[in-house]
Amino acid sequence: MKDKDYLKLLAEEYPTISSVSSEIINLNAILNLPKGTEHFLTDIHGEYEAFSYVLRNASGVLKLKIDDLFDDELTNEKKKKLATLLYYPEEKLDLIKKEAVDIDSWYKDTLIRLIKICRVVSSKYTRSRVRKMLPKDFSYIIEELLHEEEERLNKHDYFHNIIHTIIDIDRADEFIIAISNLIQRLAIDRLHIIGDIYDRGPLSHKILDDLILRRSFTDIQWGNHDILWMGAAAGSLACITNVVRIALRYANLATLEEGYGINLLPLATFALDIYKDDECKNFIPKKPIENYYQEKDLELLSKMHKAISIIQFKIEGQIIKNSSNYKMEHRLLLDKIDYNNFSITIEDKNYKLNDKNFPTIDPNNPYILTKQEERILNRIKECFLESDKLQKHIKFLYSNGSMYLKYNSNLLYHSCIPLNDKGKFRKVELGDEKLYGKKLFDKLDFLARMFYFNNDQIDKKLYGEDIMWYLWCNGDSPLFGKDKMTTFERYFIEDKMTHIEKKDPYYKFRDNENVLNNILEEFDLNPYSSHIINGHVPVKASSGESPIKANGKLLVIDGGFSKTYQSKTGLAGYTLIYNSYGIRLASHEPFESKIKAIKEEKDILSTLELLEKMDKRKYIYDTDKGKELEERVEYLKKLLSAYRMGLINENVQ
Ligand SMILES: O=P(O)(O)OC[C@H]1O[C@](O)(COP(=O)(O)O)[C@@H](O)[C@@H]1O
Ligand SMILES: [Mn+2]
Repeated sequence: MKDKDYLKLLAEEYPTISSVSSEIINLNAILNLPKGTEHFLTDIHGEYEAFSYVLRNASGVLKLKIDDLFDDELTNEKKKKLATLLYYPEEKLDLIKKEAVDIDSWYKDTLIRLIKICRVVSSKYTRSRVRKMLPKDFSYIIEELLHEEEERLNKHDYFHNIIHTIIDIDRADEFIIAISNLIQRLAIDRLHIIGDIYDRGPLSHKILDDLILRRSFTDIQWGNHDILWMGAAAGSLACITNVVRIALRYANLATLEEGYGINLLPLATFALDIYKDDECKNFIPKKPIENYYQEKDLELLSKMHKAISIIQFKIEGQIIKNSSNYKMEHRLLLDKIDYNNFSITIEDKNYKLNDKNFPTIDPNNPYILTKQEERILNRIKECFLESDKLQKHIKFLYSNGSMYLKYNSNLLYHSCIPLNDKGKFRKVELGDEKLYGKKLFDKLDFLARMFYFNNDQIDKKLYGEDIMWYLWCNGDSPLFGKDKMTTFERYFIEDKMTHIEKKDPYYKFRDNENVLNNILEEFDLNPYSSHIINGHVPVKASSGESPIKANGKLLVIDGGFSKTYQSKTGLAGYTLIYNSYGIRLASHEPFESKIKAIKEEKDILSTLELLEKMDKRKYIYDTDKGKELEERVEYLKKLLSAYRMGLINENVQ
């Protein structure tokens, strides 16, 4: 667009000299505010309570603010109580009120303290931005209280009067809840989720609900598990069978059944019938939540688990056969089974199977679904397609998510960039192209979007049957980052050598600064000031592994929100926090329960470590957003002089 055309468009928004001038002043003020605080989380895997706790306490940052503000005034115990109130205002209020002696004076002290915290966390925002975030019921009052220092001459009475009235007219509880939520919101300026919201844990759908509430400041870099659900929501049978299998493997049906209303009854009836006398012992769910399921339930889940796994292997086999470009023929295993003596030959080696009961497999046609299997699968597929809530969540993953993100000079992606064994970019065949690095990511991002929004336009000859399933488990997928997914072997072969999934060479080179510099340059980022941030592979902190690679150039922040991984990591997740002073890493201890957090005021934060200190404090003008604003200011200045010179006329009404 020509400059003049653009100025004319701008003139519609700012029709007068005075409106342009105020916007220039406003933007310049914003540019000179300190950079907002970014929080990075990854691999949440359905652990809603832990995730929610981390957001509520802003990864431990709010506790630090309380310490700074009230160190001289409050004992440790009182500071903890205040912190818990701030994180869980509704629940904690109930408890405090039961034991309070002089509730009015407690209200008064607490209101004043919360206002003080709110002042600190809102100081990085313009008044107008804070105003937009204020809870409707109390917007005027909070604004007054934030900007009227109680100590200031003449204002003392005014300030205390407002506080008294809030208590007097019985609005203190609502006020505490409103201001606590506001503080939580203001403490996080930008939330980055580096993938794997779904699977394993119980409440992925609630995480999505929470993220949607925060949609204006949240972005997501898709993880392999998110892609799997996105594929399932688009109707991919391979993705659907994997999703259902993983849910059964972890005895976790809440997301499917309660979250999305997906009915598994047909699968249950089928499995009970087919595996009536089969214990399905390789399919007993992993670590079921204690006392949640009865013995009989688990027996049923094991049968369903086996039934869906066999269906999955059949469907995957069909895709592999129809998509020679995926080069996954080595994953065709059902036809390598000797159904007479129950052994299998993989890469010239023969292994005994630990299972002899495959009633639904026709040895001559092992990849064909039985009529019943086909019927069940189609019914489950309909449920996926028709679940409004699931579709809403997946659309959000598309609108706020991507394969990777460049943000304030950092490069964020879930797993890896495919490399060869020399540490150079590996060229991946995709359609009729050979792509690597950024172009590979961009193309896969495009194909993932087409799969959901425009599937019939994808050329299946070029891109294979199912690009989402490819992204989930192909050896060239940057989201998976391993040579193969040995699901079949893990269920049916005891020899652990067959379970090995070899990691992409990327993982060997991620400590090598030169290799990382190349990656950053490939994505047009300055290698000297940028970082790469990944999740996907749990950092084994308890065995001494550090999340900091290559002198801090790469940060891997999968600290194991997922309960089943906590024995490996010894932790329960990391958050990376990037504010105007530097980059810090928060390590969280296992989150036991919401009740404990509220009643016993148990804080899961274990450490907050400074990884990098900025040479000088960062301001908005140092950020990507700042660059955009500066450009806008330039145009506004041009518009201002065009008005003054009469090149464009003001529209004064
Ligand atoms: O621990 P489980 O349930 O067997 O899952 C193991 C499977 O999950 C994967 O690790 C993928 O999931 P992640 O992205 O969470 O690592 C596969 O590589 C592996 O086959
Ligand atoms: Mn992952």
